[in-house]
Amino acid sequence: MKKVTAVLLKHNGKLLIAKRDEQRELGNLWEFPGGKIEKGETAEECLTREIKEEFQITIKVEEYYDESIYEYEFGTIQLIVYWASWISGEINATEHEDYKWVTIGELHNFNFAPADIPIVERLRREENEFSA
Ligand SMILES: Nc1nc2c([nH]c(=O)n2[C@H]2C[C@H](O)[C@@H](COP(=O)(O)OP(=O)(O)OP(=O)(O)O)O2)c(=O)[nH]1
Ligand SMILES: [Mg+2]
Repeated sequence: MKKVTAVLLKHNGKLLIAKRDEQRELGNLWEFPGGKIEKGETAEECLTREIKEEFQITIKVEEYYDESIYEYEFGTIQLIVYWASWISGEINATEHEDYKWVTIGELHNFNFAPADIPIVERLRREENEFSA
């Protein structure tokens, strides 16, 4: 099983989501930015590295949120999700087709990768409970 990290990067009450490149697996689907954990790396180190590579910004990884396991045709992934905040730099999306800052309430307008769906649902559920 492949371990993949993903980030809930909070900034001004919104989260960063990104659209996967058409040419790659799960092309054109939206995701929480991140990537595969490399040998000898912690999840936090992986996230900091991936976000630097893919968006050229420095983040601070905060608390663990949740994880999701999904069996794709190309293999099973364990998606490990953390909260984080933006420390420095300006966003330059080097690998994604597009990116957006959205509120939790807007997440349902985007077509997410299957592994992300339980995460999106939990976020939305908690948001609704909080404002109820
Ligand atoms: N980063 C990320 N990957 C996800 C999410 N949901 C999901 O199913 N995946 C899948 C897509 C890929 O099959 C796998 C790894 O993600 P990735 O393509 O970002 O990996 P990476 O940045 O390390 O890039 P590479 O080494 O493949 O070039 O996890 C998600 O929310 N974020
Ligand atoms: Mg990636």
